[in-house]
Amino acid sequence: MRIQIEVPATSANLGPGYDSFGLALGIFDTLTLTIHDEAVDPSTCVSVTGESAETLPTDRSHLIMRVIGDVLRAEYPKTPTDLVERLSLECVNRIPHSRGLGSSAAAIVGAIALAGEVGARAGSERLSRQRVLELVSDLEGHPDNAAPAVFGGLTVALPDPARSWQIPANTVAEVTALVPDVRLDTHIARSVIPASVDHSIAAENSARAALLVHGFVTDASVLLEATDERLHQEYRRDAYPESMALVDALRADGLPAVISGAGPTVLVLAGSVPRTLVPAAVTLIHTSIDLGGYRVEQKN
Ligand SMILES: Nc1ncnc2c1ncn2[C@@H]1O[C@H](COP(=O)(O)OP(=O)(O)O)[C@@H](O)[C@H]1O
Ligand SMILES: N[C@@H](CCOP(=O)(O)O)C(=O)O
Repeated sequence: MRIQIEVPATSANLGPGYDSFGLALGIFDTLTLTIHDEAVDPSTCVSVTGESAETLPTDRSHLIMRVIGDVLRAEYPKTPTDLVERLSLECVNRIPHSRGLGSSAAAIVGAIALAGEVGARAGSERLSRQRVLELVSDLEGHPDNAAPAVFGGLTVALPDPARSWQIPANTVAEVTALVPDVRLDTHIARSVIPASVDHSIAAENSARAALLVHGFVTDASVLLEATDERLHQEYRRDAYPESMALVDALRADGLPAVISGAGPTVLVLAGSVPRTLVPAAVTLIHTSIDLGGYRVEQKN
């Protein structure tokens, strides 16, 4: 039996929505899980094409395989013990890694959703999308990338317990991701965020977060002002100086540009960006907002 899942890339924060806002993008990883009748070779049970194909493991230490096993054991304790040994996984990776486009959240969302499908086909209840969100944010610690990968669209999320709400992105259909050729580990980017900020910064950020919602729902003309934030990007400037220079240049040109997630990708809330403002080593990806979150397809 084969189960295929597509999971979207996501852009978290969107300026003032640090650890809470997220947007699902039209860039998808495809994961195909096969349940065999016999045990498969554990050293080659995963195949990867695309992003990081040369470096990711092909055995059960692969992130997605690991999470599938953990979720099956925790959520479906009656699963036959040999089932994990009979699984193989094909990954087609299109989401860039460690660029601020939610690749790790997508991988974990995909793994949990696949485990839910395996459980459902074995006669148990399928994991609800809400349960998938809770499990991902237990693993990631913040649900901002997980919520749009699970539900699609523009989301605002709260942790403990993880909950999220979809906000209609009426005014923005297309966005542009400017992806540098350097990577930044999310854990490193989080380590430079201070433990506390001045009250005036927090108050201004609340206003801009509310304005961002107004910008997406009703009036795109406020998006430039709404995305002018001081809660996280400035603290991380030294971690992604070229990206901040690009954000500054695009904003000076009137475009609502932010750092995507923990960076270093820059997200512009517009379908086109003048190539002359963008360094040659940066890849431009024009994409739409994904509205559905992960999607499951059963093969034979
Ligand atoms: N599809 C995937 N399969 C396996 N591991 C993945 C996958 N996507 C991401 N990862 C792991 O997560 C790391 C990137 O996570 P992170 O630094 O949080 O960046 P991102 O912003 O892309 O989520 C990768 O280096 C890899 O170890
Ligand atoms: N709110 C988080 C978002 C991390 O997103 P990622 O796509 O870079 O993993 C943060 O800013 O640290």
